[in-house]
Amino acid sequence: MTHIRCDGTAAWAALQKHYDSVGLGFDIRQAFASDPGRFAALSQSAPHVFADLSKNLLDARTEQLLLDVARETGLEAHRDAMFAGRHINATEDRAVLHTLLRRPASAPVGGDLAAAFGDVQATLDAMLAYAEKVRADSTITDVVNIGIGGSDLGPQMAVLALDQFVAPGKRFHFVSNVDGHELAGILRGLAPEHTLFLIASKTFTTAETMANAQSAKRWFEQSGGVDIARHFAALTTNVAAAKAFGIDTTFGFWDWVGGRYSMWSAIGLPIALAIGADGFRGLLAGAHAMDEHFRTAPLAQNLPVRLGLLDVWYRNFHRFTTRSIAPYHSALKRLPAYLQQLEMESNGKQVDMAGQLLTFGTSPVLWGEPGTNGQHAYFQMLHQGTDVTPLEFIAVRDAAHDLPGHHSKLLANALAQAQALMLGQRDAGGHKNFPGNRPSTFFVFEQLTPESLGAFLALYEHRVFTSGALWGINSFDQWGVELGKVLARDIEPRLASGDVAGLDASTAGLLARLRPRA
Ligand SMILES: O=P(O)(O)OC[C@H]1O[C@](O)(CO)[C@@H](O)[C@@H]1O
Repeated sequence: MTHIRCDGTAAWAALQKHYDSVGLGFDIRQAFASDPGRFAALSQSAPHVFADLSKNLLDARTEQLLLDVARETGLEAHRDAMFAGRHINATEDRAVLHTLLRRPASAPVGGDLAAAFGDVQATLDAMLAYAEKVRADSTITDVVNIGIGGSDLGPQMAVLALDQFVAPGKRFHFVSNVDGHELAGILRGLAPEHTLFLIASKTFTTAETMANAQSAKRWFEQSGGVDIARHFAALTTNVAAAKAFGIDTTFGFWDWVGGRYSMWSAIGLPIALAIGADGFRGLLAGAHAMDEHFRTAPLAQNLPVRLGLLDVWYRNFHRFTTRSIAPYHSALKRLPAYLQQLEMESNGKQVDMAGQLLTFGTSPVLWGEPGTNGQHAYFQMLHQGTDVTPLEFIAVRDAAHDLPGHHSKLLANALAQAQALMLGQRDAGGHKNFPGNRPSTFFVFEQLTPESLGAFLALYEHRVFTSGALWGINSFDQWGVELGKVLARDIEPRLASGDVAGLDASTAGLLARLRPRA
């Protein structure tokens, strides 16, 4: 497959010229003053979400040139290759087919993907039937998901986000850290006969998850638990390893589902247990609607593409190094952490598909907290600091509670912050001066539902795909997590033995301080 990197296109050079002449000094306030159609031109609806891009350092010409870059790099062909199941994750020789997990049974696929789609549907049906059975079992009061990274962040984020749809009677716990304080704290409040453990691991080899799973099993047996088959289930591609661990109930998935793209697979079982089979199908349906938008909408009206192009504009021309997420909904508390893995593990790369070192920046640092909390913590820097951080507001029109007055205060704050960042306050002088012209994107959902959450997450996935495709990187591997794992395996026995031979002086000195005292 021929893939041209963004910096090898003719449009890239034109974009640099445009940045030097227009982009660098662009003023959003002037752009609104001179163009009454700006809001309409730079905002759009996509399935379940409305996005306003008009408060960005962006105009029609910039978008045009970015679209030219996208076309020259072959973005559409790359996207189509993903949907068709080509092995676009070349360094692992794998297809990238999380979109197939969201495809409804009513839209079967033929050809090469028919068998995989059949497996997806069969596993989904089995997993949802199991979820309904456990939901109906009132003796199970606590569900503990043991997994890390993609086997934790998506389910944890979604169970919290969809709290208003969670049936009473079950508590959900998420254990990810190898730090025993986390598991021990949760086990303290549990009884084995009322607990279901889900061991979630694509590979079933991840050190943290295996350590937590072993400790959970030991606790279960030592606290009088019987019937592991009923109280443990595994969510994994490695069914043999789950069996060897002693787990019979396994819901599988496939190597073409990346960890950070796996909440749509069996890894989503905690979500199905929390919101039920219909809710889980709603989540998939929302994501599928966004997949179809990404697959079929013309690039100029394709929301994930427009966002991904904006990300390239900001990272490579304005050279912004971070982007902040501000969900104005407390149930979206874990969304920034989820998006961190999605974007930074996907696009935090320094070489292109051919292994050549890049000469431009890739993934920004993603970070954030729910509004209005962030306003009272770090928004000072966003308004008056020396660096510009593009901000993303996420607001939900309808509240799911009936406490009077709260929701309008919340929404007013979101609108006011976006306005203040853009308008600034330039005549106040000194410490009270706000430079303004600080960019933000504003997303609106009508309600926070499984459908709208699914659509929004798929929007982000495809946005990350878009910037990654322009940069010419493989957004679907994660070699950067391996070295630390190898070194930890070498260091762990040294903590017991005290052997520091061959270690650098700093690591040796720290190890000596951290060794358990006799
Ligand atoms: O599901 P697994 O195989 O336990 O992996 C967990 C996580 O670890 C990583 O491989 C990173 O170490 C992630 O990509 C993945 O989501």
